[in-house]
Amino acid sequence: MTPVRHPDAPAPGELLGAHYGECFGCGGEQPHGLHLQARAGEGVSITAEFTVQPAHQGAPGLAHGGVLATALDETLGSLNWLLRTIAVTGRLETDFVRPVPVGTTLYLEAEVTAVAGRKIYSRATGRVGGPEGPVAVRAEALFIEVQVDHFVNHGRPEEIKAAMSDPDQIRRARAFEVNP
Ligand SMILES: CCCCCCCC(=O)SCCNC(=O)CCNC(=O)[C@H](O)C(C)(C)COP(=O)(O)OP(=O)(O)OC[C@H]1O[C@@H](n2cnc3c(N)ncnc32)[C@H](O)[C@@H]1OP(=O)(O)O
Repeated sequence: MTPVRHPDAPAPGELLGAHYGECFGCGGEQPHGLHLQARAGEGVSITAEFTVQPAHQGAPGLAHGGVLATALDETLGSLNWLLRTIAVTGRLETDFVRPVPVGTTLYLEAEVTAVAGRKIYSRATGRVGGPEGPVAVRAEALFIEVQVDHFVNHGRPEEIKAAMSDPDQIRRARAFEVNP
């Protein structure tokens, strides 16, 4: 089925903000996190940026592949907010096309390609040198829709309690990807 953008999805160009302060991908409270910033795009698409820091190295001076996969995962995960579906990554297949040096900004874009029952198919690319620059990484993913119980049952109680008492209603909802 063709993916359907939720009527209450943020307008194209709008910054999504962190869904959870402690998220390694986007949270502001993780000193070595990616601090990835995602914006809503047209349809069910997202653009995002992240700049590789010294803490993100694998080989000397180069981004760790797992960190680049995290950037792709985070961008793809942000798509769920446009669908207003609670979903987690089931499968993430990544191509590393060119090395990404420390200090480089990765320009990411992601889109949902199809939805079939609980399965959400998506793909993403990360470019260097600008939004139209050469592709450095790309991924195809399968997210699986889950109930909010997934987080409540599997997460550590102290973090669940803290996230649920966040005074920011939107972020509280987004921590669990639930409609506010
Ligand atoms: C803004 C938010 C950003 C969030 C950060 C980025 C997102 C993340 O990183 S989430 C964290 C990483 N992911 C996880 O921790 C998930 C761990 N896995 C799980 O909890 C479970 O395996 C889960 C929920 C994905 C699936 O389990 P379950 O609900 O029992 O579903 P299940 O019945 O097995 O599968 C449903 C369908 O998906 C398919 N499926 C499930 N996993 C996979 C997989 N890895 N590959 C292919 N297909 C799969 C099944 O074949 C099945 O298909 P069909 O309906 O056609 O038979």
